[in-house]
Amino acid sequence: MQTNPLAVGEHLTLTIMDFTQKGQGIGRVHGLTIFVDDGVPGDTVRVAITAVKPRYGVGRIIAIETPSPDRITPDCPYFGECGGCQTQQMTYGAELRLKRKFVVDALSRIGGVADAEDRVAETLGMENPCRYRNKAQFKVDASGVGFYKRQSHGLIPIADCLNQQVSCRAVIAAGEALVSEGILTPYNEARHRGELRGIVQRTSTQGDEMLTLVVSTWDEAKAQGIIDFLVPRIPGLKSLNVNINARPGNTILGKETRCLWGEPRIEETLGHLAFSISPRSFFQVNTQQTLVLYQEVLKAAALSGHEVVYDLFCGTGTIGIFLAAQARLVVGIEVIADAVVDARENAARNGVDNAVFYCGKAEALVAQCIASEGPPDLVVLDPPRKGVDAHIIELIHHHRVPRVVYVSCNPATLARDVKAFGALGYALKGARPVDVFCRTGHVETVVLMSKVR
Ligand SMILES: C[S@@+](CC[C@H](N)C(=O)[O-])C[C@H]1O[C@@H](n2cnc3c(N)ncnc32)[C@H](O)[C@@H]1O
Repeated sequence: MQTNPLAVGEHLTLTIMDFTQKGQGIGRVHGLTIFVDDGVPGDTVRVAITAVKPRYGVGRIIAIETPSPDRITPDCPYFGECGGCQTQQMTYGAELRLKRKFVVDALSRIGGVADAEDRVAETLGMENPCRYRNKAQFKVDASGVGFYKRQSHGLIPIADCLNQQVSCRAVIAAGEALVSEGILTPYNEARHRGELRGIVQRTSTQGDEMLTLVVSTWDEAKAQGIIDFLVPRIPGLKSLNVNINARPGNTILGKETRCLWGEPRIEETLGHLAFSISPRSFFQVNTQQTLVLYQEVLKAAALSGHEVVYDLFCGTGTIGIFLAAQARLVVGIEVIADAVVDARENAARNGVDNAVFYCGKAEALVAQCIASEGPPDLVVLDPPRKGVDAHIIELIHHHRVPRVVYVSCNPATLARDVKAFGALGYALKGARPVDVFCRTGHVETVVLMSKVR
């Protein structure tokens, strides 16, 4: 094993050459990699070594000797302590270039794609990457309302978040007042005591607000007091809910949700389509960029109107419904039963009568669906971060599906799966990164693969 010559507490100067999705700059000293929180490629920084591992070290910036031309002062006063953002210290242009690089690097190193540099297009970003989220998930404890700190379950109380809508300020203030005025007791995660543990806010493009108070125990006698307290404080409130999550740990929502006041759902629009959203529905958090993402899917799909399209991991059916007007049939598969109910309702609401949705694991259901609905001409895959089960890739190959559009939120598993498709005769035609989670290290990518042998 290599001996690491670094020592904790040592100070040294290095140049940041690269950046990780977790928000760490990467430099090299004595042939060893040093990860530096908030380093920007092009910076020369003085760091204090905070951890030494056999193959790498971790450093904290103590002085920026020469700032990168891409370095900026973060707009957010909580940046550095809050765990939400990773890229506020660099220009948005640099962030978009890095996101493309994450995809190129993963496809070439993990996916073995020799011409990845030529295949990956520029990242499609926002004109103004600010206040883009339609959903906020605030934590609550005795210190206030906020988010987890970096690499910690400690809470950083905030008054505003630049990724959220301006209306989050009223929600944070109201949440704090609920606790300070003794209406609900604040939750203590370590001791699993107290009532109010979180607030989930959803804001539609039209400005309708849905609030869900997440409580560890629920006292129905408090319902009217909470309604009277919150309704006048939240402009645009259309839906007030309580979700009961009695389980210890940091999972946000529990299984039981009740509507306390207003409607149980709000409506969101995506281009020409309308979607009804309940407190537990999955809906992409950046409505504007989701439209950009889906337009890229539509472009890659290049449908003629005659195709059978499988939308695997379909969530509430949004991609399939978006494509349906240009397909003969859409078959959606999703594991969460509530999402499948939403998908069916969403299709009906938008007058889409050529889409069917099945509930179950895609890897278990897809063969059965092919038997009943016919083989796909195009498969759209939009899996969770862990990527696609090998069995699904085998089945797609077995049925010689001509084209696959893969939407990924994780370049590493995308690259692994592109390699598996490649081994079965699928060629990567192109990849388009889309910035849906601005100011974070996350990137969505739309990839088109075609069967070539
Ligand atoms: C990244 S989301 C995509 C949702 C949807 N396509 C959209 O754009 O809103 C992944 C979805 O896959 C679902 N899922 C996870 N594992 C699954 C599996 N084995 N089979 C089917 N669906 C699954 C999740 O519940 C989630 O809705």
